[in-house]
Amino acid sequence: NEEVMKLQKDPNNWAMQLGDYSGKRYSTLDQITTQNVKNLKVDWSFSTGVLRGHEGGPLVIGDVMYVHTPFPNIVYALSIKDKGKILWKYEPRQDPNVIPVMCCDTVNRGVTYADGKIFFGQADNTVVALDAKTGKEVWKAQNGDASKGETLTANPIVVKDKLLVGISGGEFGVRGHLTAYNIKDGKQVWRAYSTGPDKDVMIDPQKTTMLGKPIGDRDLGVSTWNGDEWKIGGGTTWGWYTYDPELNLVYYGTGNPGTWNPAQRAKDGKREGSDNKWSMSIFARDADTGAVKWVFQKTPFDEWDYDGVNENILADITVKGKPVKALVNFDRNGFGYTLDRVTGELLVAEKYDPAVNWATHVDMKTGRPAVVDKFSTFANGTDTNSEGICPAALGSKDQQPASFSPDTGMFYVPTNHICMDYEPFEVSYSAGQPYVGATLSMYPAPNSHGGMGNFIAFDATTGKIVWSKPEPFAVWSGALTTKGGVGFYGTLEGFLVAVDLKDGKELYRFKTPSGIIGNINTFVADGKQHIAVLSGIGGWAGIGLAAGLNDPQAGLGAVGAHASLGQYTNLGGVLTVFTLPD
Ligand SMILES: O=C(O)c1cc(C(=O)O)c2c(n1)C(=O)C(=O)c1cc(C(=O)O)[nH]c1-2
Repeated sequence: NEEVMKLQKDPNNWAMQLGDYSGKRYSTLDQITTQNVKNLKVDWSFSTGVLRGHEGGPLVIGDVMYVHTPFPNIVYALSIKDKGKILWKYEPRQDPNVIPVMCCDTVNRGVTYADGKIFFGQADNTVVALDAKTGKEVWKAQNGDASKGETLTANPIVVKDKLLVGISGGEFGVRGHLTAYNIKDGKQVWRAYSTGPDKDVMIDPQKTTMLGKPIGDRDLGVSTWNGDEWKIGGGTTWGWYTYDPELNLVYYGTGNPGTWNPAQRAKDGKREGSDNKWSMSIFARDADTGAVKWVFQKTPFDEWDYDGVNENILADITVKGKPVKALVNFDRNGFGYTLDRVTGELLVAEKYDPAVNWATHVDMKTGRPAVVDKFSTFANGTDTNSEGICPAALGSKDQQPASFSPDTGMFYVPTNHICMDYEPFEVSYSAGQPYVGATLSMYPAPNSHGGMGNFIAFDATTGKIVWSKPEPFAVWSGALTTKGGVGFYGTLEGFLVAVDLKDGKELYRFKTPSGIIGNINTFVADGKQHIAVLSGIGGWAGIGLAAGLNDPQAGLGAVGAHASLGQYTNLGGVLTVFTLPD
């Protein structure tokens, strides 16, 4: 989209949730430096009036800031020069019955701006376009059905004249898809499924490639499943979307394959032939037609709930002496993947979390992880209990987006450091009911720093961790890097933290009113660089506090891991804006 490209080139704005189409979350602003960041002060703050997990962050377009909330998905337009004066407020009316079918808190990853409109997805699957000036509805579209467990938490992306958005509900047997709507009137243009026959997935087995070669075999989205499981096969698309305007390709990942009990997805009781395609995969699609250019499955036949939806950062880097248009993905499964984003060929796949034990390595020829039997939950051709699996289902990283600094050439990744015990069990499908089929317990990774998070610098050209900064809890907030050499992230206790991108040395720490699972961003107001972040504990990591759960195995097993978080923070919903003193 021409206007979006123009807006994202101007660092005074923060025009997209991930900063720009490439998903780098990098800003060329350099007023805030490693020398002066210690002087940061709160300029103003704003209460959103909602008390659950606040993901994503505010957009800044000129002198207006657009702020969203979790369910009920209120959107505010705030005047920046008036330090948050409300220009308009939009509050949708939604049936609260959607809340129990949201797997991982009532989160929303943010609004999208293009062509004078604000777009977002409501929890109840309504996609809305508002007039950015007035907050009046322009159109609405229905993207799914909450009575079947379908919900919407993702941040849509506008490419040219289309709004692209996915769907949530992998824990309810929802069949994932990516859908394109016309931004003028909300009419559906195409819908591409994650599972099923090639025509539904928009694969041409002669043309679509995998690891650089045509797929060849037909309808793998059906034949790699046990019977009809693909129809309730997950592969939901609730993560982030990035776009390369030169290649006209949009990139995103798909989530877990239906039930967490692998035995029900295995054909003839075997792992071989049961890849459950195309769950856990990165798709590169033509942005106009939806046709798949290439696809890469990271975790075939998932046995651990390692949803493959994390952001795909598009960066031009040099791998083994060769400049490549790369796509870098820090997967839930603990491996950092570097691919050629033109062809989908795999260049590097290395662990970015030292705790990872479920696989020894990724076979560079086949792209398949070498699974360690002891940590399989399907070891004997049947559902098998397994203990001490690292990472936990929360992943080495979950939805919290990483950042790439072209100045240092490094990726800065907010990570988790948590392991789990996994007990799969037989579950039957009933529309709108959980289709989980496993009980999980989670705890800090043993034999390490004792905490559950790390903020790391990672070299995606070699697959090596360059430095690592331990944190007591999972780092569930999106990172920001800046030309000033400063990196930012938030913590579950509620700290905004600034570090030196060179060595990870901490330069600043400020406690905001609630835990941070939002993403840090930066913009210019009144000629001065500002930093903004949403606080509001929740998300899967903070589900215990957000939903008031105490049983360690509640919240799909996540409550136990962060049981002591309540000693450090409390529910909230606050935007905090920082700048340097005059
Ligand atoms: O399978 C799905 O459809 C689905 C949806 C979501 C979501 O929409 O938030 C999450 C997950 N899965 C998931 O596996 C997960 O770890 C997760 C974490 C979070 C979060 O916001 O903290 N959401 C989700």
